[in-house]
Amino acid sequence: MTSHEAGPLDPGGPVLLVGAGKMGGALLDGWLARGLDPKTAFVIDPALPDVAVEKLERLGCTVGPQAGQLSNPVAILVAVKPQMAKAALPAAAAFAGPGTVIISIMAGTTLSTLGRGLAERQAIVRAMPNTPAAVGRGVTGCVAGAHVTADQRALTDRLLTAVGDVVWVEEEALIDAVTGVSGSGPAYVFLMVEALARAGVSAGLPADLAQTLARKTVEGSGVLLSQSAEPPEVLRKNVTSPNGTTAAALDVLMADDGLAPLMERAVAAATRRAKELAG
Ligand SMILES: NC(=O)C1=CN([C@@H]2O[C@H](COP(=O)(O)OP(=O)(O)OC[C@H]3O[C@@H](n4cnc5c(N)ncnc54)[C@H](O)[C@@H]3O)[C@@H](O)[C@H]2O)C=CC1
Ligand SMILES: O=C(O)[C@@H]1CCC=N1
Repeated sequence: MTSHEAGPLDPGGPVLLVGAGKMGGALLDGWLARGLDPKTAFVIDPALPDVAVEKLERLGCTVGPQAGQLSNPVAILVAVKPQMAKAALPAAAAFAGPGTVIISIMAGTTLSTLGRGLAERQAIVRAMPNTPAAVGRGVTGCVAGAHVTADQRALTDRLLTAVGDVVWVEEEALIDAVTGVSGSGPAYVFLMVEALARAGVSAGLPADLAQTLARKTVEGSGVLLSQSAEPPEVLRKNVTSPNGTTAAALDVLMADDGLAPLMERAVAAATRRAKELAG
């Protein structure tokens, strides 16, 4: 796993983002926060609200570049919905040069599908980040296509470690499982906060207090997990007094029909859906 380097982010040339929604926008924010020169940041997103366009332009980024304004970007990051890939890839192809690495974060969309809309020997990386990238705490799984050079792999690493940690896999099919675990994973955690709060209300707490307790518990546990050298199993056992309250709850959560089989089914469903999105 690689984590970010010290010093401002310098990809060594212009970078084009195609699709600046939730995930693309989080990556761009992360790059700018890590010191990317806004003059080297270009964005294509026909549906970006005026206020977002104005904000980016005020910072010095170029939104909707014309043909003469951008040539040979070092990287193009494609962050549109998989269903929009056909509509968005021609713009990426039009701006890509022989030295450009195309980084796609579209769930399910395979290297082979991506390759169909691009030059024959175009370097392509398939990546799967997650929304904690918005606060610099994302984790991204990547696989490199056949034409990616070592320098392009290092550049991809630099762009993605700007918003968190990066892991590389050698087998493309594993990216679907990465999607099921960490790409979609933040939603599972947020759902747990919602469910914990609701359970608190059922146990008699006022709704806003239950919400605060559930939220702070997950926030604090995340920070503890990130700062502790202990595995989650030990951190769990640290909470669990013999025959105490946690043990009573864990008897439910760790039963044969508890959290583990539920999570297994959830991750399998997400992984399966990623494969379906491949078309
Ligand atoms: N939201 C998440 O947690 C994650 C999303 N992804 C992937 O990121 C991609 C984007 O997802 P979100 O950011 O959630 O969606 P989103 O809907 O927030 O963003 C997509 C953006 O693409 C723009 N767009 C649509 N057509 C376009 C075109 N032809 N050219 C340029 N831009 C165009 C839209 O205006 C929108 O701003 C998806 O493929 C998804 O699989 C990957 C990891 C995590
Ligand atoms: O739900 C989705 O399809 C995307 C991919 C991972 C997170 N969001």
